[in-house]
Amino acid sequence: MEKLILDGNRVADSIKGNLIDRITELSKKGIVPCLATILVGDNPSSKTYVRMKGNACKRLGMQSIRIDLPADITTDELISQINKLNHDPDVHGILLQHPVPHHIDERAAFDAISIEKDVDGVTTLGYALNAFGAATFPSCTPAAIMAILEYYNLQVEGKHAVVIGRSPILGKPVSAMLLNKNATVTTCHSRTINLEDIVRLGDVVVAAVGKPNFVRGDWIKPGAIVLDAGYNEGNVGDVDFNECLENAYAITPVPAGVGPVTIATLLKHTVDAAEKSLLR
Ligand SMILES: NC(=O)C1=CN([C@@H]2O[C@H](COP(=O)(O)OP(=O)(O)OC[C@H]3O[C@@H](n4cnc5c(N)ncnc54)[C@H](OP(=O)(O)O)[C@@H]3O)[C@@H](O)[C@H]2O)C=CC1
Ligand SMILES: Nc1nc(=O)c2c([nH]1)NC[C@@H]1CN(c3ccc(C(=O)N[C@@H](CCC(=O)O)C(=O)O)cc3)C=[N+]21
Repeated sequence: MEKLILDGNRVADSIKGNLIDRITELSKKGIVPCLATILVGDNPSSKTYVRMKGNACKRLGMQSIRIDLPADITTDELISQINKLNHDPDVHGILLQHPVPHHIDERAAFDAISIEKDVDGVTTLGYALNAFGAATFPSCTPAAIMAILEYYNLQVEGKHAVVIGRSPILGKPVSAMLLNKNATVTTCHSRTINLEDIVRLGDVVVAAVGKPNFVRGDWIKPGAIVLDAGYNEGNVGDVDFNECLENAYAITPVPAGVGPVTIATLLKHTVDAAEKSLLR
């Protein structure tokens, strides 16, 4: 059977290509879509992601503001920074880079982001709306996974989707989105018993674990679609690509899989937010 290596850069280019005219139209009205990214502390890989997001904005003629905060900032201080951005009419989207240092209440900080500017889909309200299939801005990585499926016309209806991971910005929302597309969804996590046997039932497998090469080749049902959201030290995914390629029908690589589509989705949401700001 012909194999499909799902090319995230192609999907990302098609999403970004659709933004160019919209950004030009906005600029005629004096608006430059602007994403503010907040980084707490100086985790080197977080710095890299934040830089990539800023560069991606620049390339499309969008604005980005980067806010670097010291690792010892309090939750209240972080929230007051977020509030400033909530009230800044020139900022259309706010991204608080996850994870934040342990002493900070990440949920409270996420929830301080106003729903209109929650382009990363991290607030409790955004999550709930997404679960009902009614979110303006679903979380970017889950939305990216769905965009890849859509771009390649891969149907999930009626299929068994196995998601590994249940984090609030990745595993749980992607499970909800697959369910909303009429997949039968099993969500696995660190307490799951017989994880491998469950993955073997998956017609669609989403890996969102945060462990390099966690998913092994003999866990993959022949003909399955494998989506690797993992992004670990040294550009390594959560799926052992070479092993899983054997049984999979379609599979995303790392790099050039889910990652670039996540960034393109974030930019799209920021442009959406800028357009919506005109209507208020
Ligand atoms: N490409 C992209 O745009 C993005 C990539 N990522 C990447 O995706 C991965 C996951 O990220 P994120 O969801 O934020 O990570 P978290 O650490 O928040 O969540 C990891 C999840 O995996 C589960 N898990 C951990 N170990 C095991 C195990 N041995 N067996 C089964 N389940 C396990 C955890 O279970 P439990 O809940 O029980 O602890 C948890 O639900 C990372 O590699 C991250 O870098 C993340 C965001 C965006
Ligand atoms: N609030 C929040 N939202 C996030 O979306 C979020 C986050 N926190 N914390 C960290 C993770 C990680 N993440 C990535 C995004 C793009 C690539 C990406 O584009 N990767 C390129 C590689 C680029 C390179 O390294 O050269 C690729 O896979 O091809 C990777 C990882 C978003 N995250």
